[in-house]
Amino acid sequence: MTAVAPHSPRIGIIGTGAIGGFYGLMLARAGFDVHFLLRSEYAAVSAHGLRVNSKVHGTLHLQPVQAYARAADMPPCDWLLVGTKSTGNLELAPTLAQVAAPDAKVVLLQNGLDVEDSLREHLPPSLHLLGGLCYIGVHRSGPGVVEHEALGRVNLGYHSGAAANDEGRRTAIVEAGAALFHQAGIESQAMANVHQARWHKLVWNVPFNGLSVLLKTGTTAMMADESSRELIQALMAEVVQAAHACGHDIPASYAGQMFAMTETMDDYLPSMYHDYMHKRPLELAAIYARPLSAARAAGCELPRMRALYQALSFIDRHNR
Ligand SMILES: NC(=O)C1=CN([C@@H]2O[C@H](COP(=O)(O)OP(=O)(O)OC[C@H]3O[C@@H](n4cnc5c(N)ncnc54)[C@H](OP(=O)(O)O)[C@@H]3O)[C@@H](O)[C@H]2O)C=CC1
Ligand SMILES: CC(C)(CO)C(=O)C(=O)O
Repeated sequence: MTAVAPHSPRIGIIGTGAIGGFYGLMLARAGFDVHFLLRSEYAAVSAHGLRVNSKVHGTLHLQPVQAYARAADMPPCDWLLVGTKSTGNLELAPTLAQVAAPDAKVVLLQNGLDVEDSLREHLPPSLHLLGGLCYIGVHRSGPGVVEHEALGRVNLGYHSGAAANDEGRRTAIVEAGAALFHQAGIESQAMANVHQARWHKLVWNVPFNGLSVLLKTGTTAMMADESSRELIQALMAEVVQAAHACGHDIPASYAGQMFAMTETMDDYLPSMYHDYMHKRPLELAAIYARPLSAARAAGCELPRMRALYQALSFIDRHNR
């Protein structure tokens, strides 16, 4: 592990699950001063550290971990990487405000449309809020243990805050964020429009996250069956149509690229499948309800996606 440079920004991981644990461990190994907020796994991680079993990087272990059970005990952090589920965003603002250093940047490493919006109104206006889109396959296999299946890229875009009207400053902040990830050996690109980027990511998450729960299977079985292939393609086409209706240009070839990419992937169970299996709330508002209502407001109905959402809502309500 590299020594912490004197001018190095301090990083706080808010929610150390699969995403928070993976990126936090990679940043700590690269020499950054990383502080981890945990909930149910605090005792295990304090005692045994964090482990990532990666099909890309091998077995990685971070011990000791600067772990906290309470935000009030954390030092002020310059970057706050949020790895909680979007289902808890409404309650998260006080925690973020408590841990943020002056001029802090908060990055929501979450899936879904406009997950930043419900947080924004409860955060101090000066705080910079960024969206972080993670193209990665990770899940927790035990307390403090993360399985990394594939990929790793994080794309960043400025959402709101003190630099909202200063393009140069916005760009500098997003590029500084991407540079942190680069230093940890992780691909990262700055995105000019975070709303558009979130629509892009939904092209994959809308079909695969929900269908993994409904069909109780991973990508390989879904891609091997004619009827699920057809349904996946139809759902992808609906997301592209909705994005266009909402004013975001997704190239006609994009859905085909996502479909082809999935054919080359090893079998993969999306995070919604793991949530279902562990009886955790599903991220239905961010991945389904919000895009559906944005599309409807733009005059666009998405019948397959609405049916999938209705079925998932039933499953979610009966799963706890
Ligand atoms: N997993 C993946 O491959 C990908 C996930 N994403 C997105 O990333 C986000 C995170 O997903 P993922 O890492 O899989 O989820 P996990 O369930 O693995 O991690 C969430 C973590 O946040 C913790 N947490 C929640 N609320 C609090 C709180 N108030 N204080 C402290 N800790 C808290 C949870 O603790 P506890 O154990 O107590 O519940 C858990 O450790 C989601 O939006 C997901 O859609 C995006 C791309 C890929
Ligand atoms: C599909 C994948 C693995 C890559 O785009 C992903 O990012 C997700 O599960 O949300």
